[in-house]
Amino acid sequence: MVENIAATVLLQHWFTVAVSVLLGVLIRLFIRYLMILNHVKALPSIPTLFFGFEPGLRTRLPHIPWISPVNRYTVYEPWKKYERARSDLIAFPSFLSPTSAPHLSHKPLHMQRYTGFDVFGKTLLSTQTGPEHKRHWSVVKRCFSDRQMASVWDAMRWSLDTFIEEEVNQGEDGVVVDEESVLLQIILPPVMQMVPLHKLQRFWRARKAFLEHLEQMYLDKRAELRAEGISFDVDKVEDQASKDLLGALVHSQLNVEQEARLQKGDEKVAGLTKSEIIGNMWLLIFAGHETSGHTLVFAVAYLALYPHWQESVYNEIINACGDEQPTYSDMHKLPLASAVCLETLRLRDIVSTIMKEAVTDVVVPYTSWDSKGNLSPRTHLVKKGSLFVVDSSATSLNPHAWGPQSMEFNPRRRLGSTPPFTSFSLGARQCLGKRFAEVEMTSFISGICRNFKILPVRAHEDESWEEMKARMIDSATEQNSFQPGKFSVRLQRR
Ligand code: HEM
Repeated sequence: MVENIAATVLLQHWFTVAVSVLLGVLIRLFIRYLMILNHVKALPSIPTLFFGFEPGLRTRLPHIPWISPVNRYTVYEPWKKYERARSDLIAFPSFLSPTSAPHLSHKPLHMQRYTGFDVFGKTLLSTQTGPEHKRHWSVVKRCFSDRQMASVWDAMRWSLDTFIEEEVNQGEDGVVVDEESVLLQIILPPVMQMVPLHKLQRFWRARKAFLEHLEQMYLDKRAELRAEGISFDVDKVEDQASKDLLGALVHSQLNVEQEARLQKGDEKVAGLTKSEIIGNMWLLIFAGHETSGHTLVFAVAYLALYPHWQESVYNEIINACGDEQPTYSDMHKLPLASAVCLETLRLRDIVSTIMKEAVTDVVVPYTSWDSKGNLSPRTHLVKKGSLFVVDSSATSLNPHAWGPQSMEFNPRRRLGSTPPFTSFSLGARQCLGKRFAEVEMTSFISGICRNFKILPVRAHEDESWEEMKARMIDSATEQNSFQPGKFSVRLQRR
């Protein structure tokens, strides 16, 4: 009865309630903004409005330059704002140095960029650094053992060959239209099912179908491991070789008794629950797919625009492998092919920003400079509990670390010693799939350069090289991650 009355009153005054909630949210954001302003006042940095809004909502909204200039800054000219501010605070490579990284290892987990990954179950990415992260990490890292890397190379090579057969040979004159189009983007929170819009309901159905598919993959793999007589006793898991990424995850399934102990907070329990396994399956598919895929699209664009680097990579392959196709065992002889991928990532950072929370007070170094370019080394005290963004896109372009030619595509710079590289993050929470990404990307680049010349396709006859570069490289947008624009290339068999 009381509930009924409350519900009726709420219904009658829904407009007042909605406006009050909205006002409350706006006031909270405003207070937060004032606090951020207060925190950074005296510092030569640019405070952004709505800190919490930044990594979550902004990337999903249309970019309107006169309201939110952030897209222009992060995507087109990541270094520009630091140049203007004459300070590289949050874009200084040593920010995540071995001395400061341990203190900056916590994650602001309330952010949508982390919680958004938990649609199918808890994932490694969204665990807080500490025992829970350690439990997930020790299972997921088994997916990346060295012996699996040869199959990663071969799988990528198979993918490339199939792609050439299906797309290029059937296409007109070797033209690959719209390099990027096949990437999946179905990450949306469950709340979308409530929205009565046809398009969003399709997203919900896709998510549901995908979950069913993941569950079936999980069950099939479990049955396969059982048929092979593999034990599911988590204490023996270390002794048994994992067959593949999925096998390594499924193998770590806890039994009922262990899961009950885990639920009661027993930190000694190793292994993952079924929902965590499915969550991490999704994480590996997403984290491993879009990141490397988009980097390769940019790498193809750079190679098409700078043919002399293609020739250098080709010569490296011929010197290392002769008439044979490059294999995983040749990878160490192909440093330039790997460097093409890393240099691409430096210039077109895919994750772009890394969110951190200080575990304790920590002093971080940075540099400021005057109008004549005279540098002053500085430090900034990050207070315990502060949230902040490491601007990875700008960090990798910082001329004070990477030299005056930091904006140029020059893979050879990656062959010497370089400043700390933040594109895979650094420290305890750095990318677990880094080696995986390097292997699959080098397999692709060496495979394609060995067999083809990559030629740019002009949009119209009079298009200049600069216009082409702007279209292929600078037309990227910020979506779930940094996403290349649409362009075509012609593959000419060598
Ligand atoms: C070019 C390719 C890639 C880039 C640039 C990249 C970048 C990153 C970055 C910056 C993080 C830290 C995110 C944060 O703390 O907010 C991360 C975490 C992670 N990445 Fe990658 N990644 C790539 C490829 C991959 C691949 C291929 C996999 C797996 C197949 C993978 C699996 C992971 C996992 C599991 C984490 C979470 C690690 C943890 O929280 O302890 N990544 N990656």
